[in-house]
Amino acid sequence: MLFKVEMTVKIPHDMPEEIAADIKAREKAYAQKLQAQGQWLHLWRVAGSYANVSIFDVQSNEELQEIISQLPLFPYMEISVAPLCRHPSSIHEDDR
Ligand SMILES: O=C(O)C[C@H]1C=CC(=O)O1
Repeated sequence: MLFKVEMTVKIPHDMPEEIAADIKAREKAYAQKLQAQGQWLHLWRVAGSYANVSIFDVQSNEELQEIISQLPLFPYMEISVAPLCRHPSSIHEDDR
């Protein structure tokens, strides 16, 4: 199942830098693990913002909830999720 996920990061300004750096480092490691495993299919920075647009490939809504809620930055992000399906005009035969 494919989902578009948009994440806008809102780390509190008063969070100590060393704590923020640790959270961001753990987030990066987790994001790269999920990419290597195939669940986090695409990760794009929204230019000019501290936000991303991502595509997740998971087996269920529950798996997506489990993945996203375990993101170290989860408490500090505004997140939107939209389900995706094949577009009838797509020229890409391998779209799902
Ligand atoms: O920077 C972000 O977009 C938030 C989050 C997503 C991956 C990561 O390393 O941090």
